Amino acid sequence: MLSLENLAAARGGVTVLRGLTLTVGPGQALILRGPNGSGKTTLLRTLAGLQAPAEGTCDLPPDSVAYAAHADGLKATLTAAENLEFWARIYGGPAIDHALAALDLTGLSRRRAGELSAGQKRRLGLARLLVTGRPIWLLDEPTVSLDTASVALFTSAVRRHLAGGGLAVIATHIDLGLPEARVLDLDPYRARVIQSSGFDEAFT
Ligand SMILES: Nc1ncnc2c1ncn2[C@@H]1O[C@H](COP(=O)(O)OP(=O)(O)OP(=O)(O)O)[C@@H](O)[C@H]1O
Repeated sequence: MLSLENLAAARGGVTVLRGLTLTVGPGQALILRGPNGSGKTTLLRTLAGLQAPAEGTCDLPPDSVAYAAHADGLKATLTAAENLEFWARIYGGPAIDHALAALDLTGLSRRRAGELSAGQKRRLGLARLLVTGRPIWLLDEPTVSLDTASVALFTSAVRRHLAGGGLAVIATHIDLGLPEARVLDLDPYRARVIQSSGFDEAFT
């Protein structure tokens, strides 16, 4: 169970979101929506424990989170299989074969991560989630670089995770084909209006 009570989250010392109260239970997915700069990444970083809430509380079971940020977190000189084995050992998670198969990477398992295409790298970064054994997935724009078939593979993996009692919070701008997910528009929770000037935004 993930539970937020009157949560405010800040970035660069500026409060971005305020007043978030919600729970996400086992088997549920929450999709975060909002325009660029609305605070989706800031919220996910707070849920992941990378930064403290500016106000309120954020309760998650200890050692329950697998966080997939914008970067894939791959070791370029290791093969796809070696990358997953590395993460499986770190997390003490399950064997990697099912993760490779789930993201259609079995045929690429011996290729170095640095020699994969952008979409293949992204699939490998997502396969990492499956070897963590962690019940709470926090995913920031997970489908960037994925083609339609790969998005469907990813959605299936999320669905199996939910069916197994996991939960997921996913920031995305696209339709994942996951109609059972709850959608949270962050716009009403924005703590201040970001001016549209590129200069201001870049240095906020
Ligand atoms: N490292 C940083 N230091 C200071 N401010 C930041 C930093 N990163 C982002 N911000 C600012 O925090 C606000 C929220 O950004 P955030 O990345 O959470 O938005 P987002 O909804 O994830 O956007 P996007 O859809 O573009 O990924 C923005 O105004 C942004 O400019």
